[in-house]
Amino acid sequence: MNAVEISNMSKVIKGKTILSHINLSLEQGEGYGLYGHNGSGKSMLLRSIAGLIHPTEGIIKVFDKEIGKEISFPESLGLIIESVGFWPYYTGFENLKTLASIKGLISDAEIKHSIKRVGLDPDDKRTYRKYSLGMKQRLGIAQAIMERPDLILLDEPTNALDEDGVELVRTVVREEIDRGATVVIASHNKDDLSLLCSKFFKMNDGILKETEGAQ
Ligand SMILES: Nc1ncnc2c1ncn2[C@@H]1O[C@H](COP(=O)(O)OP(=O)(O)OP(=O)(O)O)[C@@H](O)[C@H]1O
Repeated sequence: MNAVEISNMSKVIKGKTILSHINLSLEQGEGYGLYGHNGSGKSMLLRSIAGLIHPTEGIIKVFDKEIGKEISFPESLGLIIESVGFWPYYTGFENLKTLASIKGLISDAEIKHSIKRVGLDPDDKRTYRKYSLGMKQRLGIAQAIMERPDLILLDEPTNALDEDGVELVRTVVREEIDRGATVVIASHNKDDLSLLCSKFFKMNDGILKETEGAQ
């Protein structure tokens, strides 16, 4: 079974074709790189797979279940998309604990372990609003991986990070792929893509093409 199977999927918003006849198969346990110019449709593709927007036509299946029909969104999903909703007056740990309590799959120790994996201190008493941009980004990654999801969608995961942060996140993503997760990374950072991904796709005005590398 593939992790993701997209057939002839298009998205039209106000008469404008944002995604055009996308066909895509993603195998389990692989890293996929998605690149293309600003506004080409990369985030929209990730949002569609996550069930956050619904296609105008076509079908998206995640682990054989159709999004919008059999399920509203993927059952086992880690997601980083701009503007992650964290609570400003909670600490990092309190934020992740609140989110983890929705599913109740993981313990406090596992939440703390995820926070440590991205180089943050789980006992840091500062609230989220006092976090720097890079710390916020790291917490987002900790949240995306904490429940060991089968599918991880990362939109510009190393955007705001310093060199150490980039290294840490690359290590974490590599470990997640090795664990068997399917990871899709949308990025303008060609190194992130070529170091972490085995297959590459270029988005050009809503049209997706597989390419040899991340040119
Ligand atoms: N909520 C929205 N309503 C209408 N159009 C939108 C909306 N969000 C994005 N778009 C349009 O969809 C197209 C694709 O945008 P998208 O954010 O997917 O691009 P991207 O490839 O991720 O760009 P970037 O590299 O800048 O992140 C753009 O033309 C954008 O203007």
